[in-house]
Amino acid sequence: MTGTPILQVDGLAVRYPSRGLRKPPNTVIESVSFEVGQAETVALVGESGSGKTTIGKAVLGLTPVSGGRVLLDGRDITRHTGRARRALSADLQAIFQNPYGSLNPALPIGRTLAEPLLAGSTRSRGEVREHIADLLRRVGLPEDAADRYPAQFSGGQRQRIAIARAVARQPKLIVCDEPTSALDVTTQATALDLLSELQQSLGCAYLFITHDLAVVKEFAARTLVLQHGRIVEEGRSTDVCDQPQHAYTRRLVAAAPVPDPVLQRSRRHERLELEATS
Ligand SMILES: Nc1ncnc2c1ncn2[C@@H]1O[C@H](COP(=O)(O)OP(=O)(O)OP(=O)(O)O)[C@@H](O)[C@H]1O
Repeated sequence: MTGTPILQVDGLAVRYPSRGLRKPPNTVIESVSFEVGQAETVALVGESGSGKTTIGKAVLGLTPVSGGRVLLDGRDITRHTGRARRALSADLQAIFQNPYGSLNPALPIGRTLAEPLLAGSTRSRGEVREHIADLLRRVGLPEDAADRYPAQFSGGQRQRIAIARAVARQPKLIVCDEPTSALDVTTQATALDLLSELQQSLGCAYLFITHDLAVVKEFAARTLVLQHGRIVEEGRSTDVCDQPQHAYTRRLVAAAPVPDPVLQRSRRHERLELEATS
């Protein structure tokens, strides 16, 4: 990794209140430290309940942090709330699993995409319209998609819209929480290709939360393995997936489904093969 990491998580701890008055808070994340480099993809994997989403939420300021620090591009954003948090939206974005839930059903797509572009900007409406047309082109949707509503799109198309919204202001980091889990395998491969292409053209980094080790190997340079809120293994994704060191990772790898041929044939995979042979 060269230069200042775009994300530094240092000794992060998150505790949720327990049910019952006398019970101490439930520690869900304990002493988690890691970095994500500029334009790097780092995957966060672990069993259900291991704390992946909680880490993503802590980075995004969606859950209070009990200890440790979160630095974005060298700036301590751990306690940023309200206006200070909103001001980060140009640099820090998110893509979630359910694209339908994350898009306002009452707004045409053009309005949804205009919101981040108009926030704190001096752009004219015409410039914003042109930018939206460009975004829709980039994610492979027709220009007239701007006038349609979320319900008029398929799940894969809706995730493209969510991706377009996330990249609208060219953020430096996008937290992707299971962004392709709700999609069928062909649509999943296309969405991953799109994320890879956007990373190459825009230079954004991804913190990629997933339970799917097949995706990790295809998509992320490095992988962090989370067990009960602690990182138990980290390394290059190929090493973690092919030669897991920790017994927990070995269990995860053994339980992973055989990689789907559609995913493996994705354009990203072909590109990686080309890079490896050139
Ligand atoms: N708001 C909350 N209040 C109390 N406990 C919570 C809250 N959110 C999550 N938890 C608990 O924190 C733990 C970690 O949850 P988290 O959603 O981060 O796990 P995960 O690894 O993302 O799981 P999954 O893969 O199923 O989404 C779980 O035990 C969960 O029950």
